[in-house]
Amino acid sequence: MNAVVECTNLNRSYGRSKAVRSLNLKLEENTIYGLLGRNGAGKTTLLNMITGGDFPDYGEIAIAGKPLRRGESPADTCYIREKNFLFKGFKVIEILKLASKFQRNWDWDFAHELIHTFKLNPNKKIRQLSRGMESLVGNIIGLASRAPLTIYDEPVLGLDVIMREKFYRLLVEDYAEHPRTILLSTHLIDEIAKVVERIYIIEEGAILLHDDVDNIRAQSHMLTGASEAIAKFTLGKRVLYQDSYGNHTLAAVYDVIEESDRAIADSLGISIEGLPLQKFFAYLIEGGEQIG
Ligand SMILES: Nc1ncnc2c1ncn2[C@@H]1O[C@H](COP(=O)(O)OP(=O)(O)OP(=O)(O)O)[C@@H](O)[C@H]1O
Repeated sequence: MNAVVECTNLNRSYGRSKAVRSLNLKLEENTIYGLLGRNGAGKTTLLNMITGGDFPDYGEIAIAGKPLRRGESPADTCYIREKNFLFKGFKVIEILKLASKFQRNWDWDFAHELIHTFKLNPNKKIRQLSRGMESLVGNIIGLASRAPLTIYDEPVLGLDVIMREKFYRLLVEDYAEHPRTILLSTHLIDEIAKVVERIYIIEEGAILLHDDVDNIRAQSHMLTGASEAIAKFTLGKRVLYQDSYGNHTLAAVYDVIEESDRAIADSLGISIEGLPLQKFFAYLIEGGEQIG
C-alpha cells in the first residue's frame, strides 16, 4: 500500500517544552486510523504539522511521497480542527460553501442530507451554535469533502451519545462507498475502536504503540492470582502494569496468550480476562513504556 502520510523523526518544541519528539508515523491509503492520547500528549501539534499549519524543528513529513515544505498545505486534505475560532459570524451554509471551494470531491447532495440528519439550521450563525452543533458543522465538512486525506481533531466534542453514534455510523458507511485515508484524533478509545482499523497511541509527544485494533484487542489481558503465580506466568511477557494487594496481584499484560499458556495459568490458579480498551490505554500510559 502507498503511504499517504509519512512522518520521520518529527520534533517540535515550544520554548523548553517538547510537544512532539522523535515521532514516526505512517498512514496508508484507504485506512481509518485512530490517534489516541491524553490531554497535552501532542496530538494537535502533530496534526498541525501534517496539515502545514506548523513546521517541525527537525524531521520530515511526506504527503503522497512528496516532502511537505514550510508554509505549504498538503493537497487533497481536509482538516477539521478541534477549536474553530474563525468565522463565528458566518452562517452554517456560508461555511459549507466556503469549505466546498477548497474540496474537489465535495458532494452537495450529501452535505444537504447531513444537515437534515443532524437537524442543523443552515441559516444559523456559528456563534449561535452550541459546542456540539459546532462539532457537527465540522463533521459535515469532513464527510461531504470526501478528501483523500481527512483528519478530525476530537470530532465528537460536545456531542451527545446519539449524535456520536450517528456520526460514526455515517463515517463508516460513507467510507465503505468512498474509501479514503481518515485519521480520528481523540482520547476516547472505546468509541473509536468500533470505527478505526489501526491505532497510534501518543504520550508526551512520542508514539507508545501502533497496531491493528484487532491485535490490540487480542493481546490485551488482565490477569489476577497469587503474586508468586503471576510472577512466574508473566516472566518474558510484556506487562503493562501491575498492582499487588496482600499476596494477590493484578497484572495487565499485552502479549499473545496461547491455549498452552491458558492451561498453565489454570494450573497456577490465575484468571485471565480480556482488558477493556479504555483500561488498556490507561495502563499503557501509566507504564509509559514504548512497545510499538
Ligand atoms: N502554541 C503553543 N505554545 C506553547 N506550548 C504549546 C503550544 N501548542 C501546544 N503546546 C504544548 O505542547 C504540548 C502538546 O499540546 P497539544 O495541543 O499538541 O496536545 P493534545 O494532545 O492535542 O492535547 P488536547 O487533547 O488537550 O487537545 C502541551 O504541553 C501544550 O501545552
